[in-house]
Amino acid sequence: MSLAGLFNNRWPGVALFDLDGTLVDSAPDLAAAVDQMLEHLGRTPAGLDKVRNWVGNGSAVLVRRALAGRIDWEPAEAKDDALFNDAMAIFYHCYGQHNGRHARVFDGVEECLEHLKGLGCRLAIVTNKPDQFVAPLLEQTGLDKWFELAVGGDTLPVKKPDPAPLLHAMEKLGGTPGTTVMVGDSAADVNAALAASIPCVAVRYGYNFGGSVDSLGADAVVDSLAELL
Ligand SMILES: O=C(O)COP(=O)(O)O
Ligand SMILES: [Mg+2]
Repeated sequence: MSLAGLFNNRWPGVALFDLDGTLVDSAPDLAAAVDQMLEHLGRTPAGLDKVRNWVGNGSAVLVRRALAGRIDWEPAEAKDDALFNDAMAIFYHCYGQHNGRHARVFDGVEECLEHLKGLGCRLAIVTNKPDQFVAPLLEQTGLDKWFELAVGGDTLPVKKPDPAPLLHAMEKLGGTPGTTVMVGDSAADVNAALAASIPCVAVRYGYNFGGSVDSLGADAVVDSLAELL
């Protein structure tokens, strides 16, 4: 499906983009920070392949997964608040140093953003990444020039898969569900879009817990954002 189809040919529209795993391959920097945090706590580093699959539900969940050593940490394991608080503080400190260092923009992203801008679209980021890391990463990768708004993981009291961050960005940019599209890489993105009644494109190359995005219920699934042009 083309973007024009998703927008019902009603231009200009609003396009909302997830950040990690959709626009930017940030997993190497996140993994470096997670591993430094684990080593600091006397734990074994997790490595890039594991950490990549733990990204997408915000930093607190990433740190919980890292402390548990697996994706499906049990709420019962979330009792040790002192350890968790230490781990969060160390992770924030380390990620602040690594953020943007090895991150690279995925192929097809710049072409897609340029095309949408040319059509008069208004563009926003809607990410679960903590607010303080969003602007530095956008600047570092040169993506900041395309976006007039960024909603981060703590802009609102709730994160994706709650629909509120998408609706907030959509309303700020004057969109309606019929003239807005969400583009993301994970179940959190697709479920937020479904709950907001906003059409959704999912990318296959991102961080969807190692699973397939084809069965999440997105309106279109692509291997590159260039496919949408
Ligand atoms: O920090 C995260 O969990 C990643 O955020 P995003 O995939 O929503 O951009
Ligand atoms: Mg993502």
